[in-house]
Amino acid sequence: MRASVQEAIAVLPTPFKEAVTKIVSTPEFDATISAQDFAALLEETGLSDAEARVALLPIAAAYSVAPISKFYVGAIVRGQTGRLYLGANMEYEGVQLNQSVHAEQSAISHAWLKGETQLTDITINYSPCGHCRQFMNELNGAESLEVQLPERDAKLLHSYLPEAFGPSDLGIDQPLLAPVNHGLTAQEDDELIQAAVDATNRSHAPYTRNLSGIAVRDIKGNVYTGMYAENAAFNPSLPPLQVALNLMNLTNTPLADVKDVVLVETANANNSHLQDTQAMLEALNPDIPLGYLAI
Ligand SMILES: O=c1ccn([C@H]2C[C@H](O)[C@@H](CO)O2)c(=O)[nH]1
Ligand SMILES: [Zn+2]
Repeated sequence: MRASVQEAIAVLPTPFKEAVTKIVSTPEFDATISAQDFAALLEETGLSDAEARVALLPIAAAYSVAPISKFYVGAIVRGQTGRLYLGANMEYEGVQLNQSVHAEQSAISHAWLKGETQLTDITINYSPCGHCRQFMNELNGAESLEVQLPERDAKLLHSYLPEAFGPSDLGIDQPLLAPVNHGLTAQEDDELIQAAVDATNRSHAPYTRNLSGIAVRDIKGNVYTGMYAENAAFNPSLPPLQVALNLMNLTNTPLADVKDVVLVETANANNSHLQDTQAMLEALNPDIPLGYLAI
């Protein structure tokens, strides 16, 4: 367990602390909580569903990497399977601020990577910024997504984003998180390239059609993948590298452990992730090799 999570647990009230420790301190803990474990937590503590999610927020925020703002945001989303997924904001020194990942995007992309196709609710320790409200408006089931903040009643996303602009304004009815397989293939044996192609097939790029995925391998040989998540308002879009590095962070793997990376994207699309990916990796460690395949 990382020290920041240990510190967050240490200051939780009892008996919540004991119940949380049982879940979070197991070697298998992967920054998610199953529906079963969460039900047991409610039973043991007598907290309501919303109270328990709010009480868990310091654990999510303990994953934050925010060297610039030192503002630690935590988010917890629940997938339709009932599983809870933690997320936290990530900032990168040495690149533009628009490379940052907000806690809401972290938790949402975490759930997406692990196979959720719709979310029922999101719990956040601060009121979501406009960019995150817009990002959430792109999701499958956005019209029924509930937002829970500390000391507030749950409200639908649309009450935080009235008169919303969204995918339908651009004639797109394909939401983010809905199951998809773009069916792209590459005649390559390499494990990392194939992982990046698989991610590309799950990416969401209805506006640029630049389907894109990434695979990041760490020094122990573990592979983290990321899919590009495009947004109707363009700027809140989440690049594939950020999605993979976020998963790596939630797995407690230091970003200094990145060994090599492969980026796959559509050939001849009207944008490319290559330069931004290179710039981000350069900022992490200029020696990281980046493989590139346009298909
Ligand atoms: O809704 C929000 C607003 C801000 N942040 C993060 C982004 C950045 O890392 C820091 C300061 O804006 O807080 C979030 O994660 N979610
Ligand atoms: Zn935000």
